[in-house]
Amino acid sequence: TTVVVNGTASHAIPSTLYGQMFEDINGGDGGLYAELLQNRAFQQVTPGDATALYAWAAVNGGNITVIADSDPVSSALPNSLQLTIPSGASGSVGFGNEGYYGINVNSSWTYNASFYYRFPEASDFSGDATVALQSASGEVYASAQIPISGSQTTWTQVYAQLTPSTSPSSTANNFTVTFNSSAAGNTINFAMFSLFPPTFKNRANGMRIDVAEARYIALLTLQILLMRPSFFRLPGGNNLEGQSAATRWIWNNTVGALVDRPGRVGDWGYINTDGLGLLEYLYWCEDMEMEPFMAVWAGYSLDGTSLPEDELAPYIQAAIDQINFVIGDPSDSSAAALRASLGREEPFSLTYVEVGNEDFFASESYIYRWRDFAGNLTAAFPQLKFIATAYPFNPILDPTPQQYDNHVYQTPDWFAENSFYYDDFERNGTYYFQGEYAVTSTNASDLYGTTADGRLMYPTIQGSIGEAAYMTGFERNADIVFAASYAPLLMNVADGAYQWTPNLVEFDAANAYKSTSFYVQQLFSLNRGTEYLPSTLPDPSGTVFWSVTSDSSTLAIKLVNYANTTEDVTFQLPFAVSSSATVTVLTGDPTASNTPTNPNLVTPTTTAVTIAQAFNYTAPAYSLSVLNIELS
Ligand SMILES: O=S(=O)(O)O[C@H]1C[C@H](O)[C@@H](O)[C@@H]1CO
Repeated sequence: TTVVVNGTASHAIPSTLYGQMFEDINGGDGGLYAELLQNRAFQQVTPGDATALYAWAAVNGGNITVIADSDPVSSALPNSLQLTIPSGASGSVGFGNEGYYGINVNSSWTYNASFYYRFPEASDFSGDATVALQSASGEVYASAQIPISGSQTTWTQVYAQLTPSTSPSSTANNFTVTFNSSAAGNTINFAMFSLFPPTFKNRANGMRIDVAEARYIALLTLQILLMRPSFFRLPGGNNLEGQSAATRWIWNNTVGALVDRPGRVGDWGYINTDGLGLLEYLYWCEDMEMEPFMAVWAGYSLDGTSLPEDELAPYIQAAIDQINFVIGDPSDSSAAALRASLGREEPFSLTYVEVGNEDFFASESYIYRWRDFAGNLTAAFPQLKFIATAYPFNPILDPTPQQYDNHVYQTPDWFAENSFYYDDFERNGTYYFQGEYAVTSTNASDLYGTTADGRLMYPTIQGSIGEAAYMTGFERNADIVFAASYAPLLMNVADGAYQWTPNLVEFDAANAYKSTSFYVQQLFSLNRGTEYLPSTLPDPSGTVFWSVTSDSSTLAIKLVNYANTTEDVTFQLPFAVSSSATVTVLTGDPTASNTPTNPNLVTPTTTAVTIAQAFNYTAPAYSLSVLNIELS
């Protein structure tokens, strides 16, 4: 193969080209969001139902149940945990929480614990609650005393800090609240527990540093190789939509004091605390230097119902308020004033707003839903760009969308065979966001089945290199492709903790694991350049693909070999280059995956290469090579 590179750029590489898609699937709660206690506020559960106590268990005979409190801690949190300490009890009696499939006890961290309590009946009890971090077998790693008074018949919030004495290797640990025998016979109501480790940039109610660190390290420590996502799509994906209109994501239920957030039954089979809410997302984007690509609910829910046109007005107003919460002026918008009251006077940065999600499932109603949402939102916010989620121009929409969000989940071969997907798109002023894409299966007739039917549990080299082939098409077509993000982003690998595979970053209570696709995303994102240099076109139905971009000082050649044999490539560059270059290669057995048990099976390697204005390079089988060439 010979690649002749043109010295004149054909188009810019948009700054937003590579970013992240996020929603609470497999691990917003218990993942990126740093709260360590699962079911911390008994949101959306049925009191008295055994499942209402999920993640909680009695300790030493504490009698616990979830009640609909006659005097709830807030209207958003009607349920409380009621503890009765049996008379005659001895030892430490109470209850504990198992966390999100474990709790990482780290002696270098200080944990902030809190809960609300009240005595439903006044009592003369005066003593301590002991909060602790302990192993499943009862070894106490940290404990603190919180004074509790039986005269406290109204809700009060109490706090404690926990600093473990050691860092056990196991994450099978519990957070416990116990009382000694002096409390025997007492009944106490509890609400809104919380246990936070240190958070990313120490933001209150913030992100877990290690998962964030996996990306934070991606951003800071390994700058050379790791990802700088330029945008963050939120809050979904399916998790925006609700299984019904009533359970859709409601922005104003996700802001304000945690005790005022009702949570919701998410779209992935578990209850979302909404502790990771709109304001947390916006601070996260700002801290990570990402633009929020924010979605508004657009009248369609996953049960397949679309609201009729004459019922849309309140939801259009809700979308206007949501956008004003982000960018409005506090002096003329109550939503913006709410933002200011929560400590953020200044607007956030926002350019793109997505109207719905995957509305190709409801194209007919999207005709009027898009017309009314995009029509009114464009009038209210002419400076914003609105993204449509039906298939491009099918159906014809008015106002004409300037942006569409395309999604594709396919096989490795499909991605390698479709790297020219955007080459034939009409250049008519429309821009495209590849908002979701991933290899999900090796079985073209069962893309979403079980692993026995070809579904990937983790990305594989074959899949990741297929994705890389497809991504070369994003850069060749970056005159119309303005953004792209692999989906989904995160996966808690504990049994029962995930709903979708594969994912970009896996994690458990103590670690984050980078998949082979994570490395592909990093390598493209960190070497995206600022302009595209045209070159000999690859054979669309071949197995070798490339993309050449440059910034002021460097030429980046991304070379993808999707074959199981090496590929010799001759490059003819348009100008003299210094002879020193580096090549970073991701390659391995096509079925190889990085897994929690073998997290670094396949990682990129960087070596020096000698090159000239014309040079040969041999691409390994199933490989992505990124050549970084200093322009002399
Ligand atoms: O079942 S799917 O529609 O394939 O779900 C996909 C598409 C949806 O936008 C996202 O939430 C999800 C996984 O990333």
